[in-house]
Amino acid sequence: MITLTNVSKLFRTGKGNGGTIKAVNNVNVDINKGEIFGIIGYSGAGKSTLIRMLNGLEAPSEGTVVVADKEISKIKGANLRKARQEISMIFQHFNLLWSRTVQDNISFPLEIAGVSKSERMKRVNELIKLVGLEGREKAYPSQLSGGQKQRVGIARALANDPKVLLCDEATSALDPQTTDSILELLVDINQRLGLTIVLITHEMHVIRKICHRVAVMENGQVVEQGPVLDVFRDPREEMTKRFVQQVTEPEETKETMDHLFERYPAGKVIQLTFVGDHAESPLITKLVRNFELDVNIVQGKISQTRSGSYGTLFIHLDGTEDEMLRAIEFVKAQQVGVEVITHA
Ligand SMILES: Nc1ncnc2c1ncn2[C@@H]1O[C@H](COP(=O)(O)OP(=O)(O)OP(=O)(O)O)[C@@H](O)[C@H]1O
Repeated sequence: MITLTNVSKLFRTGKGNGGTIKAVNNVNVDINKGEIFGIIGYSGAGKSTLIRMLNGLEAPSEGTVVVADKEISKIKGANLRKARQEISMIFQHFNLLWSRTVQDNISFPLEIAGVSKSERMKRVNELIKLVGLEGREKAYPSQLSGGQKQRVGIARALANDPKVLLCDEATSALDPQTTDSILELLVDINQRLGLTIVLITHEMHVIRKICHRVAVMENGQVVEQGPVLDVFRDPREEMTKRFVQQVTEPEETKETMDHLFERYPAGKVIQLTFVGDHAESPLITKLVRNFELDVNIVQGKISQTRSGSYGTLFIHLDGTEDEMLRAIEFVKAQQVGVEVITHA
């Protein structure tokens, strides 16, 4: 549905580096029809620039951008406007028209597309139901909660039956509970309408909860990409590891580890990672039964992704060096990830 080939974007800054900055640097990404694809990165990584190239708001300096069989990076004028009807967008701060009611906000893109009044009313009612805003048709944006405003944004974005929905930090202004309800709505829309969704975010929680695949951006480049569960199981880049830790490790892990190294200077602290069925295997029982070791459970967490569960468990082992190494080999053979944590 979407193919980015060798896409780069340079901006003129008038300062250093020959007066340019490479906001996006040689990105190659393929997004399938019906997929929810997440792009994660910290501020300045190039996410906004990348997503703006998907709907032609920004033209690439190099490379090609193809969305729904159209080369967005080449078409202009009326053809670009037509192509944009198939690529909708929702925003962090909703971008609603404050002087229009909910129903008039949703109706706005239909008016621009020249749809008749009776057709508009019919479509608006369907969309109001789809996003769960029945009863709020006549309210103004200022009378709505953040979650309701985003529902209006979503309904408006869906008005012209787009093939692709772009989400620019769509939940970043919302509290955790409202974030989850909007993410559930996006999954529902994706499943019901078969809509392809591309979202940019700095929160791994969003990726974990709804995305099929993820690309990690750093300094304009995609440094890693793959199915969400694979990236959780085996993050390769430092940047990816930091994002994965956002959801897999309790915040106080480092503090706990420091305390542990002080309290038990002997032995090893080990991080185990379990994916899918292995999350349920009685591994600790086997370790205690089969090895001459003391095993302490330090802390653990299981997270759900769209394609299965993912768990991390920190344990402390104490015994002879040989026995600990044997135990580590045993754990590896059970298809459980093992990392020996060293004192920083
Ligand atoms: N129009 C512009 N002119 C000059 N530089 C720009 C322009 N737009 C973006 N940049 C620069 O390009 C880099 C990438 O910015 P971009 O907004 O794409 O990153 P981001 O990952 O979306 O970050 P954020 O979440 O903070 O928006 C930054 O260094 C930014 O300053």
